[in-house]
Amino acid sequence: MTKQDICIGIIMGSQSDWEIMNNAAETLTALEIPFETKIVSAHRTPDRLYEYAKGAKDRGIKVIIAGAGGAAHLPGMAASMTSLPVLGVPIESKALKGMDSLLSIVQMPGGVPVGTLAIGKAGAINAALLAAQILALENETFARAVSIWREQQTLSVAEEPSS
Ligand SMILES: Nc1c(C(=O)O)ncn1[C@@H]1O[C@H](COP(=O)(O)O)[C@@H](O)[C@H]1O
Repeated sequence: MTKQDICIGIIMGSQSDWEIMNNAAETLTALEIPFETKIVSAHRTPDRLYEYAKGAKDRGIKVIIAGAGGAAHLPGMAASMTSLPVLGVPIESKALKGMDSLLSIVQMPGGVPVGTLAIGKAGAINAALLAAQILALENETFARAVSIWREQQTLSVAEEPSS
């Protein structure tokens, strides 16, 4: 994968988010859509976030997936500094089970949207699929990959429960 090929940026507030955000990475790998992963925190590495969000579009990134937990300001702050679509994944927190993360990400003020997914693993997978679907609007290879993924999902669902 060359640097120019990378079109999705997966960022997360901490190494501890990787266990969940890895599901977004695995989904994009399955779809053969090039991506990059970075630890970027609005709180702990504000300069890194500024550089990342300001430079992402020029580097060819088309969608940013941002996972964060607790006071999850990362997706919103990233969205405030770029016109790229930002998809937020609330990471389940210990104290409040991710409700804090969800509300921090979903309750953006009007004018700075963040597309907010479900808490945890399903949210990370869906963020990757949604990012793929956005790219698929203008990329037939990705459109085919998404369509095959859906077909395989359908085929994997048994008609009857096994005992
Ligand atoms: N929400 C944020 C931000 C941010 O929004 O900038 N930076 C780190 N964090 C979150 O803090 C949680 C605990 O992090 P640690 O496990 O490193 O203590 C993580 O879920 C991370 O996303």
